[in-house]
Amino acid sequence: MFEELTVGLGDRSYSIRIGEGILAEIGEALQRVRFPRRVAVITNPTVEALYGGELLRHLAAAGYRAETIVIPDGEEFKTLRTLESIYTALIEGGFDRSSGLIALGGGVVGDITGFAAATYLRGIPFVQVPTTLLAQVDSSVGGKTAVNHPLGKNLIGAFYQPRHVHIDVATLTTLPPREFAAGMAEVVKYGVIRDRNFFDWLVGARENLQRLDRQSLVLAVNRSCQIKANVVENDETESSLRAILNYGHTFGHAVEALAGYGHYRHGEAVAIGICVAAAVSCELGLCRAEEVAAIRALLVSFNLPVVPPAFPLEDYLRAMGRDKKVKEGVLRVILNCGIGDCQIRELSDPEPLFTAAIANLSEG
Ligand SMILES: NC(=O)c1ccc[n+]([C@@H]2O[C@H](COP(=O)([O-])OP(=O)(O)OC[C@H]3O[C@@H](n4cnc5c(N)ncnc54)[C@H](O)[C@@H]3O)[C@@H](O)[C@H]2O)c1
Ligand SMILES: O=C(O)C(=O)C[C@@H](O)[C@H](O)[C@H](O)COP(=O)(O)O
Ligand SMILES: [Zn+2]
Repeated sequence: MFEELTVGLGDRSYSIRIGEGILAEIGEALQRVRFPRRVAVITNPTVEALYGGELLRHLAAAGYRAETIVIPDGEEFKTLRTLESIYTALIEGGFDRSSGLIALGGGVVGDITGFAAATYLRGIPFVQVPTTLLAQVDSSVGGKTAVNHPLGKNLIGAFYQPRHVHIDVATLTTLPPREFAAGMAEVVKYGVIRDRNFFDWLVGARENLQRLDRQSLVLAVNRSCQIKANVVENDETESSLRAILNYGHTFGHAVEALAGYGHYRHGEAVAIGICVAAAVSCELGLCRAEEVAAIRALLVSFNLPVVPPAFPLEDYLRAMGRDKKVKEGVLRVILNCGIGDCQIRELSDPEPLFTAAIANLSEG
C-alpha cells in the first residue's frame, strides 16, 4: 500500500510514491518511467551499510545493472571536490548518456547527486530515494540541486527535476533522533507558511510522530510533499512564490555558514531561523507574540534549538547578504502572517529588526 502524488510540470512531471516497506517496489517504479538500465547509486557509507545491499538486490531482480558510488558522510562534504569525485567515478565506470543516477540517502546525497545528474554529459536522468525525514518531506522534491561554497550555502547548483521520488518511511526506523528532529523543522515550516490545520495537527501528533507511528508519519510526509509540490508547480524556478519555502532559511543558512558546515544540522539551523523570522514578523505587526511562542514551543517539543548562536550581528548581516533572495543589495525575507500564511518582504533596514528579534529569543 502506498500514496502517490504528482508534481505537475508538463513533460517533466513526476510521481512521489510514499509508503512503508516499498523499497522492494523500486524496480517497478523505475520501469514505469523508462529509467535507463545502467545505474549508478550514489550514497554514503552510513546509508550504504543500512540499505545499499537491499536496493542493489531489488534493482538486479528488476533487470537493472547497478553500481554504487560512495561519497563521505556529512554536510561538510557537499562540495565541488566531492562532486568531482562523482564525475571521476562515472567517467572511469564508463557511464554514458544512456545511464541514470539514484540518490540513496539524506539531503546531502540528494542535492549533490541531483547536481551531478544535471551536469554530467550535460544531463542524465536521476531518481531520489530519500532516507532521512528531511529528505522525504523536502529536499527530494522540487529539483533544487546544489553544492555549498565556503562563503555560502547551495551557491552553486541548478534546477533539475528527478524522474521519480521513492519514499519508504520504514527507513526512518534507523534514523538517529537528532536527524528526525531536524526533519521536523521543515515539516513545521509548511504548517507555519501554508496550513494552520496542519500546524495544529502537528501539535497533537507529536508523540505519535516521535514513536514513528506509521500512519502519522505517512500523513506528515504526504502533506509536506503536497504543499511543496503545489508551490513548485506554480513557480518552479523561484521567480516569486517558491521563495516561501525558504521561510527560516535566510537566517538559518547564515547560522550554518558561520558555525561551519556540519556543526548544526540543516534542520536545526532552520528551526533557529524560523524563530528569528517569527520574531521579526512580530516586530512588524504581522503576527502576535502568542503565535511566536506557539511556533517556538512546537519546535522545542521536537527537541530543536531555538536560540541563535552568539555571533556578532554584523557577521549575520554579511552572511545573509549572500542569500540567493537578495536583489540589488536588498535583503528579502519570508515573514509569517499569523500561523498558516506568509509573505515575502524586502527589508531595507534589517539591522534593528534582527537586533530586536535576536534579543527577544535570547531572553527566552
Ligand atoms: N534541495 C532542497 O530542496 C533541499 C531542501 C532541504 C534541505 N536541503 C539540503 O539537505 C541537506 C540536509 O539533509 P539531511 O538533513 O537529510 O542531512 P544528511 O543528508 O546529512 O543526513 C543526515 C545523517 O543521517 C544519515 N542517514 C541518512 N539516512 C539514514 C537512515 N535511514 N538511517 C540512519 N542514518 C541515516 C546520513 O548518513 C547523515 O549522517 C542540507 O545540505 C540542505 O541544504 C535541500
Ligand atoms: O525547495 C525550496 O525552494 C526550498 O527553499 C527548500 C529549502 O528547505 C531548502 O533548504 C533549499 O535547499 C534552500 O534553497 P536555497 O535556494 O536557499 O539554497
Ligand atoms: Zn531547508
